Amino acid sequence: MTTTPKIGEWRAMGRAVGLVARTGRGWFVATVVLMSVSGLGMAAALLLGQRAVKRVTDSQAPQGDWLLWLLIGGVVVLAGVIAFSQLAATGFHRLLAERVMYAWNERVLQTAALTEIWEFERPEFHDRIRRARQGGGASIGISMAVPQLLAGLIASTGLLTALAITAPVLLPVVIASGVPLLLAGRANSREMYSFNFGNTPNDRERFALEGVLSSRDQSAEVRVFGMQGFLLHRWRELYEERIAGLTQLVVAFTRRSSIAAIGVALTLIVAVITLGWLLTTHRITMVTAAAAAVTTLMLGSQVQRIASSIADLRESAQQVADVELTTALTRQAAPKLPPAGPLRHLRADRVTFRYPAAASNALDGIDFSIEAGEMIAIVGINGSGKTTLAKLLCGLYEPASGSITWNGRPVEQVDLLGQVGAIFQTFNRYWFTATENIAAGAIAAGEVPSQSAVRRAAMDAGAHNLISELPHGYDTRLTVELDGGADLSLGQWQRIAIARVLYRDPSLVVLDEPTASLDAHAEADLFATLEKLRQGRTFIIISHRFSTVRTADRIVVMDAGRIIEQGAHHELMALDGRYAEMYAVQARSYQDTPPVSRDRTEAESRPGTLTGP
Ligand SMILES: Nc1ncnc2c1ncn2[C@@H]1O[C@H](COP(=O)(O)OP(=O)(O)OP(=O)(O)O)[C@@H](O)[C@H]1O
Repeated sequence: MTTTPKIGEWRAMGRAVGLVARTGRGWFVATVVLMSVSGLGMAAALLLGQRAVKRVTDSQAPQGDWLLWLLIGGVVVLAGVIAFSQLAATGFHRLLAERVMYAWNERVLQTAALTEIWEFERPEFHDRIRRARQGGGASIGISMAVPQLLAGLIASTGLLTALAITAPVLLPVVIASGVPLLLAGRANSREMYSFNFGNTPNDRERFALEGVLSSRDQSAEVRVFGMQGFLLHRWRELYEERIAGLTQLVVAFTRRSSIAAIGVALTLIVAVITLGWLLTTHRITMVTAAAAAVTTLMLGSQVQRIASSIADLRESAQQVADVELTTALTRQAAPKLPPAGPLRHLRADRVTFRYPAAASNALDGIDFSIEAGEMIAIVGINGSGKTTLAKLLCGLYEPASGSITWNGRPVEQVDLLGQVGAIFQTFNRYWFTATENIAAGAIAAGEVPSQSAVRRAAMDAGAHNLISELPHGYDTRLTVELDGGADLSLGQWQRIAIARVLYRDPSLVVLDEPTASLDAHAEADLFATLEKLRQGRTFIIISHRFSTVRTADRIVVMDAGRIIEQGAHHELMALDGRYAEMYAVQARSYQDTPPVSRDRTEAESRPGTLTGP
């Protein structure tokens, strides 16, 4: 489990600058140069303009003054350069922003991909990832703020130099005008960040609703239950809540910014009074006073630009820091482990486990062992802990107490990749071709899929015929949301998922409800295949179908996170305990006569019951 420490504002801003500079070095430098050229060009044009006006007023015959024409020419060239650099900077900035967004999203997705699966059980993790993803928008702000800040600083240096030449006494006044803006910007950005931070659960719920409303998979149920209006209403409520919070924030920002603006106005009044005093005491000429006034105004706008860039940067920098720290923690949490090697025996010793959000243990004192080559079935009513146990045996979660060992070594200390093949109830349906869906693990490991092995896995899983009938056979993309693609029924998808496990050829195969969506023929064929594949392989099968379960070497019966019975089918039937009772309930449902009312009442009174075959 990880917690995200906070880092200081200035360090966070440093990281944000580093991110932008690293991401698109060439574009970054070009944008800063162009922005600076435009800022410095303005300062230079001002100085040249002031000199030109002075020569016109001082000269007897200005039309013959070649230096005057040179100065005017310089101003015209500078005007062209300024216009070009502003236009080019806009285009370059667009590319820079896209690159920063790309790098940011890549970082966020890498973080999500490397995070321990345990973190996915915690709302805090989802809040953090949501904020990080929202930060993709902030990355555009950063990519704008950083060059603007640097260009603002460079341009201000030029303008300050110009002012130092024309009216140095105004320098402290102009610099002071930035202070109220900086203070207001700092407070505003802090409040904005904490608003976004606190609003993350609202945002997540809103995005989840957007997903439901726009998803193909969910569109049928939404319509059958007439949920559209209600879901939209809930979405609007959440959005209104956000906007109400934002409105309060903006009112506070406006109040604060007004006070800061009064501060800026006061410093400008001081500047005007100072200029008037310089003029009336003949310390400067009218022309110099005019140039100084324009320089002061331009400097004022540069100072505002710097202050708002710092505020933008500060607001998004904390998100950069959040992501960077999370990434760093994730990397630390994934050391290279030695390969586990093919399974010889798997043991669970007094294992307890509790989900972070749960009030009680999902597993409680599990003692259990499997030898290579065994076929184990796990049964039990809904919520009894079957999937959780399977996930722990696959090394996905660590026990809270007790241990799980693979060939005598704790599972968390060995690399099980390639040794475990599992499909869970919510197996993945990738928008890949049928071949890629089956050979997904091998492709991910950088291997070129073997067509013959893909076909063999598909045949063993009963998927070959259905794939052959697709428009492009094994090369068909398995989604109708892409042109030329095709979709499959749930049972057909389940066969593809089983083929994915078989292609992997692992030493431990975990199938969580593998036949839930299979028809009777497919189920019988699958089990005949599994029998054939047993050589050197260990199977753990979770199922509610007793027709599936009874052929297993050993059946483990779970109830409320505990193993209450285990043995072969005939042993458990002879025991006449929970297994025998559940078996009888299901066997009765196959008969023509409906179950007796006592059983129905019993079944209905339980929180969860075995589903029908
Ligand atoms: N992510 C979770 N957070 C909190 N509690 C959970 C979570 N997942 C499962 N549980 C709880 O843990 C217990 C065991 O769940 P598990 O999914 O292992 O049951 P199961 O026997 O596989 O059920 P089913 O037959 O419905 O698939 C249940 O009480 C369930 O509510």
